[in-house]
Amino acid sequence: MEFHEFPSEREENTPKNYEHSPLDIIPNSSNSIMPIDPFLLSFKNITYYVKVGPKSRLPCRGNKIVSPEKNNRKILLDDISGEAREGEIMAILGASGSGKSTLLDALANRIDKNSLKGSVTLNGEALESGFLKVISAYVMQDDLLFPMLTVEETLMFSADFRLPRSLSKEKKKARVQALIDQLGLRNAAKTIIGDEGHRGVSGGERRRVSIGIDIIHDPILLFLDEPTSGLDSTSAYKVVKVLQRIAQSGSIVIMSIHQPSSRILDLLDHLILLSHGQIVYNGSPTNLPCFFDGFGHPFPEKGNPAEVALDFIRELEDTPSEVQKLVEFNQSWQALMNLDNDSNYKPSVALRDAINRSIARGKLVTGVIATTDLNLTPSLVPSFANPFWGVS
Ligand SMILES: Nc1ncnc2c1ncn2[C@@H]1O[C@H](COP(=O)(O)OP(=O)(O)OP(=O)(O)O)[C@@H](O)[C@H]1O
Repeated sequence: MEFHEFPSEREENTPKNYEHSPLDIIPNSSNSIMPIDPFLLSFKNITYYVKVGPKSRLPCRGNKIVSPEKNNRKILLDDISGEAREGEIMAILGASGSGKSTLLDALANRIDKNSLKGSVTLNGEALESGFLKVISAYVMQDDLLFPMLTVEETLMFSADFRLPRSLSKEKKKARVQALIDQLGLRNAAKTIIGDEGHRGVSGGERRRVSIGIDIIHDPILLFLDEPTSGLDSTSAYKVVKVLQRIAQSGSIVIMSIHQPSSRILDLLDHLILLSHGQIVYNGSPTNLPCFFDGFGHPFPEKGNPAEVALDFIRELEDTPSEVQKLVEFNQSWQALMNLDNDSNYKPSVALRDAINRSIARGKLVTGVIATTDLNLTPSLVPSFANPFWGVS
């Protein structure tokens, strides 16, 4: 297997059409000018397994015989590492059962810490769970919506219910109007959601309303489980286009997706392809053909590279040892790609300050005036009327 010349990760990771440039400079409290670090979510060696009964035992994984000690457990995520950046959409792809939702849950801190190994950090700092919930949102495949409310009323209800009590009605209204534009729902703002008996918004619009409800606070980290499932290709494209806009407003967007169309693939910045809980590709969509060419499986000139890759992985899955070769090839490829990367990433400011700066740029509707003196952990959390994570 040969390696080819790949564009450098740093080059390919430069966000396009960035609304808030990572090199933006804003004054700090002492009026000096400091550069802003873009947010970087890093995950290292994420491993997750569940105990299974004797009938579900896996006799072997790849070309390795499972040790007796491993015999009564099923590994759902196996040593997963990677990075997701502000301004970008990272998509997790793979066949059904490959571990997409499990990885999303692991990154969003929705899996019991005791059964999960590895680390997840934002700008190099571990995330305390209450804090993560304030700065993030998790969008499920479908939310329950009130059929007789209009799009605008639905989002206003979410603003009243979820934004801080200290935020004035005018500011909540302004947030809803900005969100309607961001979601591309201006023409549907006065239309009811609807149900079987009442004609309402389209499926794609409904999905964007669902996303809007969860991002009313303008989160820095956004996780979405299959946001395009069940939508026609145009509606799915519009949803991902909205996600691109959200990313470019200063968020990290991470989503699972089954089979992105070519148009959607063009909107994605970073792909993680999974097979049986292992990473078989981690990089940009544009490098897919080059990567598989290096592995000895040249892509046809035409066709959707994501589809070609997923079909090929599905074929390999008939012979687990072949999947293992691809996993190892990806590891070597990663090592090669990361040669010129700064593996010891050290942000210039603490995470708390980076978040305060993000608030100053208009992110995170907190109900408090953004200053560099914000004490986020104790004061921000209880300021939300009804925290997104519910009562624990
Ligand atoms: N508690 C559990 N015990 C045993 N196996 C589990 C458990 N939870 C998940 N799994 C298995 O883990 C694997 C990964 O599941 P996951 O839902 O992450 O896959 P997915 O790629 O998101 O699939 P889909 O595209 O169908 O939603 C599946 O084989 C699933 O059956």
